[in-house]
Amino acid sequence: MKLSHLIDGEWIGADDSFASLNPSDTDEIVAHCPKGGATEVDAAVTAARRAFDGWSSASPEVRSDLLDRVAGTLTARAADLGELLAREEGKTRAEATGEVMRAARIFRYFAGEALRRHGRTLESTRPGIDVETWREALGVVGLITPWNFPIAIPAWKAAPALAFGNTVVLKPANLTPAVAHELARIIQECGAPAGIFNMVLGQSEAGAAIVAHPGIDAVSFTGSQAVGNKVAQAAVARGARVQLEMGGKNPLVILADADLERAVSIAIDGGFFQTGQRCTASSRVIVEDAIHDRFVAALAERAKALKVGPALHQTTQIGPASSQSQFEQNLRYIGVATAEGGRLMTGGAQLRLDTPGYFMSPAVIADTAPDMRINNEEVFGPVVSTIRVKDYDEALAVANHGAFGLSAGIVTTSLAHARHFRRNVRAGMVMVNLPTAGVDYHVPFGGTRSSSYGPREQGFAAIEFYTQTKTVYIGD
Ligand SMILES: NC(=O)C1=CN([C@@H]2O[C@H](COP(=O)(O)OP(=O)(O)OC[C@H]3O[C@@H](n4cnc5c(N)ncnc54)[C@H](OP(=O)(O)O)[C@@H]3O)[C@@H](O)[C@H]2O)C=CC1
Ligand SMILES: O=C(O)CCC(=O)C(=O)O
Repeated sequence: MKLSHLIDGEWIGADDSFASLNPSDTDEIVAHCPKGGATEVDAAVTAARRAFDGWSSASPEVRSDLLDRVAGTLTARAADLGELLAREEGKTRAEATGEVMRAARIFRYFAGEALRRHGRTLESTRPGIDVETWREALGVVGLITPWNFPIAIPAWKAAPALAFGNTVVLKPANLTPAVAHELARIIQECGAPAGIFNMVLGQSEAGAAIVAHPGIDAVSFTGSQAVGNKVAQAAVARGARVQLEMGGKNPLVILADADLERAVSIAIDGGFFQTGQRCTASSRVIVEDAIHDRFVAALAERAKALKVGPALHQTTQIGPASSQSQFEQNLRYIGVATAEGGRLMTGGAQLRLDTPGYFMSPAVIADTAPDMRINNEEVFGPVVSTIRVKDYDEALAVANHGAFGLSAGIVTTSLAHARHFRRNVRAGMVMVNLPTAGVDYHVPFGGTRSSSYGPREQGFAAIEFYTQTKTVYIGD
């Protein structure tokens, strides 16, 4: 598959290219991708700026209809796009098809949002005057997206951007460009006017060029904390609006009153599904003393039984890491955790299967302490650490430890503890008797502290980032 940039409604290829590989079989090239940079970004921003007036003043019905057609096409193509996504990113076919459907539902949701009235009419404090607030499009928005949700994340940024009248320049992750390319093709084939949705493929230079371009009014970024910090500094320095979604070290608290089987299933789902490559993954499991030994033994047994394999194999439950560097990072953290005194209960080893891929057995590391690196740094792989605590109060204190604050979960049958946790845990999202990962698309998504910056993404919150408020006073 040979990919091109999409700029001003035209597909623009280039000789300078790199390959995206299948992480389940690295002998297979999934796509050849052009390496865009400042020149392509400048052309895309120019096109997006030219298209802005027409798109932002188009009838909301025009915008809604486009998004609705995109939703319909994604739904119709869920199986083949899911297969491509699984080949390129490495998640299982079921996970990948589910992600395409999630992207479809996001477009459908924002097709509705485009039609809704978002402004307000108020009485003025002065007699004879009306006051209104309007929600206006910002202009050209730059979207920089990661590889772990290569269609859902571009969808949850692009759909609200377009719904509210902005024009877009997308830079998808270089590991997973083919899936983003298909999304761009669908948006174009569904009748997007030239220039409203542009995509520049490439590596970090393309992302940096978006952040630096004076024609980009706002940047929405999802990825690592290190890059997110750079993006924020560069965007804020030139007065651009910025939104960051970064990592997590999400705590899952297991109290002694929890049903053991249920608690283990929740930890397995949140910690290992999608190969642990979710910013919401339940990577720190905090276990009350009275259930600790039984829980950790059962978790290790279930983790050991998970079937690791190529993404498209029928029986695979856990696919490969998405890249060599992610794979090496996973293995490196096993070494870090055991050197710090963690006890490797299972997994953490490279698996050599029939195809060359980045396969690792899911790891459970017990007897870790809150201050260890394994409990403070995001691994982003199938690696779960456990921490023993004496009671609920200590569990909450440990859950609140560290710099991240994205998602936090508790498994308990105690209503009092669930209610207390919901109120007092320092996280943007709280899950009671659910894994920390796996969220809805119609509600806000985001975290506190080092996990996020700027307004929340998704659902009814997305309007905060993708519009600005104008207040209008009308006298007699
Ligand atoms: N919160 C989340 O959902 C995610 C968190 N991560 C975390 O990040 C770690 C590393 O993953 P990685 O893919 O390297 O994440 P990055 O933060 O490097 O990449 C995220 C996006 O930013 C782009 N980018 C890279 N450098 C720059 C730059 N200087 N300016 C602007 N954009 C840039 C990337 O492009 P390109 O791909 O071309 O380099 C990609 O599109 C993971 O191990 C995990 O811990 C990763 C992905 C998602
Ligand atoms: O848990 C989810 O459903 C979403 C996770 C996510 O957005 C991410 O990992 O980037």
